[in-house]
This record gives sequence, structure tokens and C-alpha cells, in this order.
Amino acid sequence: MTAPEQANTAESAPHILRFDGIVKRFGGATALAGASLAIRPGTVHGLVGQNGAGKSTLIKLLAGLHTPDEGSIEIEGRAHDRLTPHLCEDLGIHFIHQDRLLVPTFTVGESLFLGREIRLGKTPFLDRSAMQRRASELLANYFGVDLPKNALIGELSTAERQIVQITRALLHKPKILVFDEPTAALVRQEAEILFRLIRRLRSEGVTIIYVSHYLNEIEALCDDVTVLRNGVDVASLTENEISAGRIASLMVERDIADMFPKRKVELCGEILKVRNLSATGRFHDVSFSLRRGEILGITGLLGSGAKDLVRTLFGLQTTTSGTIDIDTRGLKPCNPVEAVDRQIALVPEDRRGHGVGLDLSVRENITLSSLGRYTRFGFLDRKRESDDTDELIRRLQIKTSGREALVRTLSGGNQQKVAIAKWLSRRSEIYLLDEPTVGVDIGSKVEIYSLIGELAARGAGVIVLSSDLPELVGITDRILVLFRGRVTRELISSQTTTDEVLSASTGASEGLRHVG
Ligand SMILES: Nc1ncnc2c1ncn2[C@@H]1O[C@H](COP(=O)(O)OP(=O)(O)OP(=O)(O)O)[C@@H](O)[C@H]1O
Repeated sequence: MTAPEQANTAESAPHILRFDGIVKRFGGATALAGASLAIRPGTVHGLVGQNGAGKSTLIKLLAGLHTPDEGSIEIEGRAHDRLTPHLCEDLGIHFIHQDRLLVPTFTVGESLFLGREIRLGKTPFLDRSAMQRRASELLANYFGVDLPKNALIGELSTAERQIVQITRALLHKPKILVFDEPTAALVRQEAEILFRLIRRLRSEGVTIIYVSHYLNEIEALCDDVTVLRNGVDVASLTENEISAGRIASLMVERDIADMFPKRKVELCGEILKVRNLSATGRFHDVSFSLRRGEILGITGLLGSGAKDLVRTLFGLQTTTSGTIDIDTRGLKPCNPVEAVDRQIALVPEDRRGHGVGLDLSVRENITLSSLGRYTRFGFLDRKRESDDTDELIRRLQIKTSGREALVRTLSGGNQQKVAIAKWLSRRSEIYLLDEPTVGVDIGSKVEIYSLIGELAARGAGVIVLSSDLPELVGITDRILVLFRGRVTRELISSQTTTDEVLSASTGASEGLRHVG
């Protein structure tokens, strides 16, 4: 195709949404530096980039939560320079976002209709039964479920809350649906249900914008992909140009040769021994041990008890029977303070809620809980504290204007990295890492894996709870699979596959095993 022809095709391509030369600054920081992208109607358009590349800022501009400093946003051929959240909904643009959580004390019914109630004719009265009917139809039709309308949002699982968000959007016949990291907290099976739904919505003509760090999802789902780097679009790929490897190297400007660094570690004595541990209604008769130098994976679907088990090891939940020995002493932590005293560190999954102080600097967050290490004879060794902080900023590629920047000003993924750095800088004996790389870009994932390897090499025992199965198989030595509260499989990571782990965690291999 000659150049003029190419230009013509691009000109005439109908775009439902077009960002052109968008610039957005926050104080001295430039989040977007002239980003452009054009989205074709009825497609799934992937938006990818490293942490801090500008994805959320672009989405927030579309949602009317920020205004661009320069550039234009065109929706269905019309330029909009004053988007507001309400106008956005009127234009048929809806957002499915984990962080923009629904109010936990609202019922399912209230959450579905809040601000968009169906009224009885032209009266101010609400037509509750019409609203309920419509919601039930949508829930049955798209999800095959019936969520009790009086259930409180706070009682629902992440997947169910997402269903409520999507149903709320479907009630208003959306034209554009934006999914921002939708699978981060979903287990594999739930993610599959979401993918089927997205494909179906596309076939019904809905345009989807899909933001994710899971590049294999992007490859499997998207018709077009825009790669952002440092606030500009550096590539747009379509159809057969889209591959996870290609996107990764465009994002980070280098090839990622080996996702999972190889380790050669001598396993030493047992550091943790759990015997016949039970917690009524959560898990039952769990026994396992962890050795120094070992990385043990634990996985299971929501409700399998895997997360409860890890929380129990940190003293956050109580047990009904069984023992936990740490370094051959029978020391069951009864609360997190005791756990920390016993040199156990937990990196929680909800790091933005519990892992970082938003109004503290990057340095304070990283070193506050381990100041003991930097203090000698009552004096704080600032130089060593700063050097260690800078080293972690460099290794984890934390995008910040410097170690003194407030964590609040960092992008979501970079806040996650600070939370991880905080626990990694603390010298503990046992690490419990809950979904350590959720929301983190691919380059930094590799760095986190090698840091985890270093912790084990130093003689710590590491437990990784992860629903990212390639990660689990790639970085651990052994994997325990929980199913309905029991350890149903123990797999040697180097001799297993993600398929085997998946089938064990869904219970698919259970019947076979018992028969055999
Ligand atoms: N309110 C703000 N104040 C100061 N800086 C901000 C603000 N919001 C975003 N930034 C900066 O803009 C840049 C882009 O952030 P953005 O949240 O858009 O990244 P992202 O691509 O969504 O990253 P992630 O994958 O981590 O969510 C970051 O460097 C961030 O620090």
C-alpha cells in the first residue's frame, strides 16, 4: 500500500473514540506527554504499559475525573472538552474498576440502580419491580446467576461484585465498556467466565477497552492494542501483530529472556512445621513443612481455604486445633504483633489499603518498619537508609521523582512495588507473600522474582500464595493445592505444569485420584 493510500484508510476508518495529542501534568510530573489512540467500534482494544506509563490517567480523563492540559477527546465524532462522570454515563461509557468499589453497606439492588432509577411513568416514584425484573433478566441471561437483591455488597466475593458492576453497566445499554485490571483478583475460572462475557458483548456491538498487565490475556482477547511508554503511545498493533512477547519488549524496551530466574539453593532445616491445623468452616487437618531456602507455593480457588491458611500463619485468624512450630519451637502466633516478633513477614494482597502509608515518602514507607537496621548507638545512619532505598527503587523500577516523593503521587502499580520493597527490606525469617505481583508490570515482575529468590538464598523460608499459575510453577520449589479446605495435592514445581495445578485446584483431578 502506498503512503497516500494508507493515510486515506486511516482517515476514513470510523472510530468510536479518539484521543489526540493528550498532555496531562500533575504539578511537575507529566503523566501523559502527547498520547494518541483511536478505537474502532465493536472491538476489544487493549491498553498496556509499564507501571506509571499513563494508562489510568488516560482512563480517568475519559471518565471525566481529570481534564487534559492539551489535546482532544472525540467520542462518536464529537469533540468533548468538558467530560463529567455523569455526561460519560449519558454517552454510554461505563467503567468496571476494582478500586472504584461499590459501597459495602449497600444492597445488590441499591448498587444496581443508584442514581439511575427507573421511575413509574413521569412520576417521582420508583418502579422497584420493573428495576428488579430487568436486573434479574440480565443476571440470568449474561451470567446464569441470581444474586439475592437484598445481599449486602460487603458480603459478596470479588467476582460477584464485578458481576454487579457489569450488570449495572448493562442496564444502561453501554456503548463503551472500560475494564481496568479486571482479572487481578479473580481466580482462573472466574477470569474465563469474564473473557466469555467480553467476547459476547463484542459480538453484540459493544466496544471494550481492556487494561491489563496480563499480556497473555491481551493476546487472547484483543483486536487492537496500544502500548504506552512514558506517557506517549509508542505502538499500536492489530490482529496478527499482537503477541505477548512483542508487547512486552515494546513496553520495556528490552527483551525479557527468562521470566523466571533459575535458582540453585541448598534446602536447609525446617523453619516452619504445621500439623493437623484446622479452623472450622475454613480449612481442615492441614499439615506441611517449610525449609530454610525453600519457596513453597500455595494455591486454591476462592473459598478453598488457601488465603485463610496464610492469614492464620500470620496470626490474623484463629484455629480450632493443630500446631504451628517455628524453628522447632511450638509457637503459634496469636496476632500479627507476635508474628512479626517471630520474624514472620506478610505482604498482603490489598497493599494499597494495608501495605503503604500514602502520605509518607517512598523512603519512609520502605524503611520505617526496619529502622532498627539503620540505627547504631541510638543514631540513624541516614546514608545507609537512603542508599538501600535507592537500591530498591532502582531494582524494582519504582517510577518516582525521588525517594522523598509522597507515595500518594505514585501510580497504583508503583505503590504496590513500594509495599513489597517495605517488606523485602525487612530481614525476616519467614515471608508470606500474598499475590506478590498483582498489578505490577512485566519488567518489575522479573525483578520481584529474583528478589524472592535472594530471600530464600539468604536462608529464609518463603510462602507464595498466587493465582497466577505460570508464576507459581515458575518460581516455587513445591506447590500445595487446597480444595474445599483440604490440601488435596502436593506437586514438585519442576515436574508439574500449570494445567495440572489448575485441574487440582478446580477439583477436576480429585475424582480420578480417589478412583485410582
Ligand atoms: N494525582 C497525581 N499526582 C501526581 N502524579 C500523578 C498523579 N496521578 C498520576 N501521577 C503520575 O503520572 C504517571 C502516570 O500514572 P498512571 O497512574 O496513569 O500510570 P499507570 O500506567 O496507570 O500505572 P499502573 O500500571 O501502575 O496503574 C505516574 O508517574 C504517576 O506518578
